[in-house]
Amino acid sequence: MWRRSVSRSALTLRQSRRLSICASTTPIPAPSIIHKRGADILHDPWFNKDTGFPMTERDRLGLRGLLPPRVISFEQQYDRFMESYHSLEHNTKGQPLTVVSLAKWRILNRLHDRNETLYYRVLIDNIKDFAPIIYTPTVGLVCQNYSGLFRRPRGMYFSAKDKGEMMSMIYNWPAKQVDMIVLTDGSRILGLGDLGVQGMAIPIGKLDMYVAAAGINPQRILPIMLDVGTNNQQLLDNPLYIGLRQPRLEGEEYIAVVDELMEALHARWPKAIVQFEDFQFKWAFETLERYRKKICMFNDDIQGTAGVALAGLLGTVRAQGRPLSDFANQKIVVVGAGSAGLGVLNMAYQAVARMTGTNAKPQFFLLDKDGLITTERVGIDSAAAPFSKPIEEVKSLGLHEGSDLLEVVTKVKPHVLLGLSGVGGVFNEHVLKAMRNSDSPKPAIFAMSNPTLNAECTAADAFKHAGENIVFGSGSPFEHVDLGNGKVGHVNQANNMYLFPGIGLGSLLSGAHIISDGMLQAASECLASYMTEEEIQMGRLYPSIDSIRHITAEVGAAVVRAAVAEELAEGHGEVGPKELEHMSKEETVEYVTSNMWFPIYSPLVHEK
Ligand SMILES: NC(=O)c1ccc[n+]([C@@H]2O[C@H](COP(=O)([O-])OP(=O)(O)OC[C@H]3O[C@@H](n4cnc5c(N)ncnc54)[C@H](O)[C@@H]3O)[C@@H](O)[C@H]2O)c1
Ligand SMILES: O=C(O)C[C@H](O)C(=O)O
Ligand SMILES: [Mg+2]
Repeated sequence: MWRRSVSRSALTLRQSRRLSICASTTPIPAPSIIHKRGADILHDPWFNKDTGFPMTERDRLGLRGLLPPRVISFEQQYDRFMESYHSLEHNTKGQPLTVVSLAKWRILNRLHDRNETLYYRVLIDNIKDFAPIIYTPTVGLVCQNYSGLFRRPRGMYFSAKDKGEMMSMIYNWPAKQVDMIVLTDGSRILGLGDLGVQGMAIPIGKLDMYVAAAGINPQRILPIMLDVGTNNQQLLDNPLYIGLRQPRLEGEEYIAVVDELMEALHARWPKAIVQFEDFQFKWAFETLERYRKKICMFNDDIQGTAGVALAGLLGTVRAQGRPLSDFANQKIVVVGAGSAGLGVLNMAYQAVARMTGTNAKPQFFLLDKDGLITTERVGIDSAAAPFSKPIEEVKSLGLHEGSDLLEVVTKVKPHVLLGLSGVGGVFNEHVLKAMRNSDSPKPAIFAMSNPTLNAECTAADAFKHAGENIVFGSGSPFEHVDLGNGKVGHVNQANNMYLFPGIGLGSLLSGAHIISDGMLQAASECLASYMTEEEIQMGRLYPSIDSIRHITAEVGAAVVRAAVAEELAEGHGEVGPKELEHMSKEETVEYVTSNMWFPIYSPLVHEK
C-alpha cells in the first residue's frame, strides 16, 4: 500500500532510520522546466505522468485529447502498479525461479521505460522486495540474457569502433548535467565472467541503487558500457548478440580506448563521479591507479567491497565480545585473490596499522584457485605479493604452498572465513564442518560472491554444517534460517551496496576532485559503527536494506567530512568549502539528506 507521510520529529532516530527518509519529509515540489510539448512529453519517461497529468497541465502542455479524460492520482497509480505486481507474483507461482525473476524484472523495466517518477517511488518504498530484481541476483540473469531482453536503449554505449569519435559522441547524451556515472567493460560480471556488452544491466542496476539509496536525481545519472569486444565464445557465436563480435582489445589498444573515454567524460562533466564496475582483475587495479589521482573516480569492486567487508570483520570482533584492537589477532582466511579479495586485504592492513600505530600485520591467509598463497608462489601477481604468507610460518602450521582450503581451515582454525572467489559451493560441507573447530566461539562466514549460485555456500548450509553460533553474511540475499525451537539464524547481506551510494554522494557533495583513501576509510568506519551493541550481539552486522537511505546519508556525510579534513572539498553548487568546513556532524548529515532527490510529480512548465 501507499506509504503515508510520517512526522520524523515524532520518532526517535533509531526508529526513523527504519523508514524511507524523504517519505517522512515530503517537500513541496518545485516546477520542472520542459522544452517539449504534447506527445513528446508522454514518450519521455523523465517527465511522463501517464494518466496523472492534471487538467491545467494538459492544457498548458498540449496534452488535451492525448490521454483518457479521467485524472488518476499518483497514489492510485502506485497502488495499481503494486496490484499488477502482486497478481504477477500470484500467477507465476510454481514456475521456475528464472521465469518468475525475469517476469518481475520485465514489469519493473517497463515502468522504468515509461514513467521514471513512479518507478523510483515504488523502488524506494519496496526496496527490500525490488533490490533482488534490479540488483543481485536477478541482474545477473538479465545480463546473461540481455541481447534477447533488449528493447530500448538506456545509458550510452561506446565501442572499440568509436575510437577518435568519443569526444563528440559524448554530446549526444541529452542531459546537460551528469552527477554519477557507472562504467563497465563487461569483462567480469558478478561471478559470471565475461558477458561483453550484455554487462550493461550492471551499471543500470547500480545507478538505480544510487537513485534509491543516495537520492541522486535520475536525470543526472549515466550508465556506460565500453564494448571492447568479448572473449566469450558463446556470445561471439550468437547471431543475435548485440555487441561487437570481436575478441577483446588488449594492452595499449585497450588502454587507449579507456583513456579516450575518460577524457571525453571529464571534458563534458568535470564534476561527475565515475564508478568503475566489474572490470576483470588485470584492468581493475591498473585503471584505478591510472585515473584515481586525476579524476573523481573509484573502483567499487576493489574499494567499495573492501569497506563493506572491513565493517563486517570489525563487527565480527564486536560480536565475539572482544575489543576492536583485537582485530589484528583475528585469523582470517580469504578465498579469492582477485580485485575484491585484494581490495579487502589492502584496506584491512591499513586499518590495523592505524589501530595499532605499528607495522603489525593482520593474520590473513589468502587462497586463490591454486590454493594457499605463500612466498614460494611462482609468478605471483604484484598486487597479491604483499599478502603471501612467509613459507616458514606456513610450514610451522603443517601447511605448504598451495595447500587446499580444507587443509587451511583445519589447521588454521580461523575466526573468519571470507569468500570472494566467484565459485559457488566452494565452502562445502567438509570446509563448513571444519569451521566448528574455529578458535572463536562465534566464528564468521562470509560467502560474498554473486549472484546466488556463485555464493561460496548457502545460508542454510552454513548454519547446518558450521553450527548455530556462527555469524553469517552473503553478497546476494538469502532468507533468514529457521534453526528450530523458535531460533533464527540471521543472514546479513554483505554487499557493497551499503557503501558505494554514500561514497558517490559524499564525494559529489564535497566537490572533491579525487576520492582519497581517507574518504573511503571514513565510509567504512561509519558503516562499522552504525549497528548498536545489541544488534551486533544478535549477529546483525549490517543494517536492513529498508534503511539504506538513512545509512547512505550517514556514509555520505562521513565522506564529506573526511574530504573537508583532508582539504580536498571544493564545495558543491552554492555551498562553498568554507561552509562545509563549518558544518557540525549533524549539519553535514542534514546537508546530505536535503540534497537527496525524492520522486514526486512536479508541475511542468514549458519553455521554448
Ligand atoms: N558482495 C560484494 O559486495 C562483492 C563485491 C565485489 C565482488 N564480489 C564477488 O566476488 C567475486 C570475485 O570478484 P573479483 O572481482 O575479485 O574477481 P576476480 O576474477 O578478480 O578474482 C577471483 C579470484 O578467485 C580465485 N578463485 C577462483 N577459483 C577459486 C577456487 N576454487 N578457490 C579459491 N579461489 C578461487 C581466483 O584465482 C581469483 O584470485 C565475484 O563473484 C563477485 O560477484 C562481491
Ligand atoms: O554487484 C554486486 O551485487 C556486488 C559487486 O559489485 C559484485 O560485483 O558482485
Ligand atoms: Mg561489482
